[in-house]
Amino acid sequence: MITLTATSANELFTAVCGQVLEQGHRTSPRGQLTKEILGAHLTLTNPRQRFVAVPPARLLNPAFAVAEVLWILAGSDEPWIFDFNRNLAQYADDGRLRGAYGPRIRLWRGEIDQLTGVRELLRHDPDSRQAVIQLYDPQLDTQGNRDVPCTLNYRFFVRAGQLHMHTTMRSNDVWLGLPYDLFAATILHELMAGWLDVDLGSYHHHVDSLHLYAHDWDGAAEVARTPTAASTAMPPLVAPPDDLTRFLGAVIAGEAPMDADPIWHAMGQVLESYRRWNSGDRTSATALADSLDGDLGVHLHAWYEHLTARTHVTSTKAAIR
Ligand SMILES: O=c1ccn([C@H]2C[C@H](O)[C@@H](COP(=O)(O)O)O2)c(=O)[nH]1
Repeated sequence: MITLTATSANELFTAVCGQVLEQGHRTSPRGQLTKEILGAHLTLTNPRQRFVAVPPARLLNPAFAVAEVLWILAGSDEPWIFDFNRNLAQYADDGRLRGAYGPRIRLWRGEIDQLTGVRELLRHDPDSRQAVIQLYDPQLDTQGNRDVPCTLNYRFFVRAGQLHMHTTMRSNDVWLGLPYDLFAATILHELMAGWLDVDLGSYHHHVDSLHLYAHDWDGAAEVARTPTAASTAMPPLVAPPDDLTRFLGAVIAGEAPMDADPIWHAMGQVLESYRRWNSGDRTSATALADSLDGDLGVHLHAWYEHLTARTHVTSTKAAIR
């Protein structure tokens, strides 16, 4: 059991790396060795300080972080997400991720938009204890699909004018999963706070199996040794209109107007930049990243440098062979 509280995602991630390495027990689900802590309560007191970057040990792809949360909130399970993270395709059955969170959130059993449900419930009874978004569905998730949701559900509480959010995950990979899961959940948290017009409270991340795979132990040790800089806070997210689906469609297409919604606009531009990068237009991808206000552009630039260095190392190794 561990309990950790930090202001920012960077500090939380660094502390978690150290604790799981030190205290984790060896276990090998599917034959893959991990160190695991059973039972973790991680608290982020400023959910806007959501982006993990511990150079050079661990860099995140901000385009994937942004794409994933927009994909989830838009209710999508469409394969365009693979353009932002090719590794995800291995978890797909028939080209689709069966555990995709979006359709479960926005159209549970083809009927219920849980996001709208929570918003309306808390608008009518802010003290409610019933504001739950459920993800794990035994009817779908015991069929032997490759992708079974790791997040069981999200809960929301308005107390003393602040919205607090709790997430429970049955399983969380510290290295690959946790940083992106924190990013996505805290955007959902802030979006709901904006809709309810209350302040952003604490974000609580409860995990049953919090683990590190053996191939990430060295990286995690390097993170744990690196002096931790707090993640900077993203600027406040403008509350989107109630008609979220249409709005997010415009953001994803890069058509959200800058003057109305600078942060959502920037998120659309991050996706656009990464599409240019993938299509080979690296100069214009980098120029667009550099033109963005705020840290997302800085992180995207760092990611492009990381990709370039990785390509260089790979091609040098190939030439030596
Ligand atoms: O949002 C997610 C989705 C998956 N995983 C990780 C946790 C596990 O390492 C692996 C899923 O394997 P099982 O828990 O289903 O065995 O993916 C996460 O960390 N976060």
